Amino acid sequence: MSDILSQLATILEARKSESAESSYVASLYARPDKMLEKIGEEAVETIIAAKNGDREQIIYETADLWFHTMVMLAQKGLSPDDVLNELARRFGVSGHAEKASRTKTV
Ligand SMILES: N=c1c2ncn([C@@H]3O[C@H](COP(=O)(O)OP(=O)(O)OP(=O)(O)O)[C@@H](O)[C@H]3O)c2ncn1[C@@H]1O[C@H](COP(=O)(O)O)[C@@H](O)[C@H]1O
Repeated sequence: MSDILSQLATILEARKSESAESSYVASLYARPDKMLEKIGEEAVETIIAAKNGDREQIIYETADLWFHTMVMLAQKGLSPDDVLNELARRFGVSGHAEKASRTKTV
């Protein structure tokens, strides 16, 4: 898994024992419907950014979208590796996603 995703996943796990008042992530764990709404909201903002063709805005909104989907995965007891392994499986490679990317690099 990328170092950034791995480090963020560790922080998201740690936020499970924080209070909603002290942490944005903990506040989303405390309000699961709000957490899911944020994914929808960020997806729409990503689509609008892509429609507008603004490179910086696309990157910014996609980061928001990835972040909120990672919060949801953590809340469901899943990790980014679970998703990366699914993507790797679609390459026809079992095991870790990084193995798939090496295999595909020609
Ligand atoms: N990567 C992020 C991150 N990306 C986006 N956001 C927050 O996601 C929200 C994005 O929603 P919007 O753009 O709609 O902003 P908003 O209007 O404030 O949101 P709403 O009022 O609609 O809820 C903002 O509040 C951002 O601050 C993030 N908040 C936290 N992180 C990471 O999560 C870690 C833990 O955060 P805390 O739980 O706050 O300690 C941090 O160290 C960061 O690394």
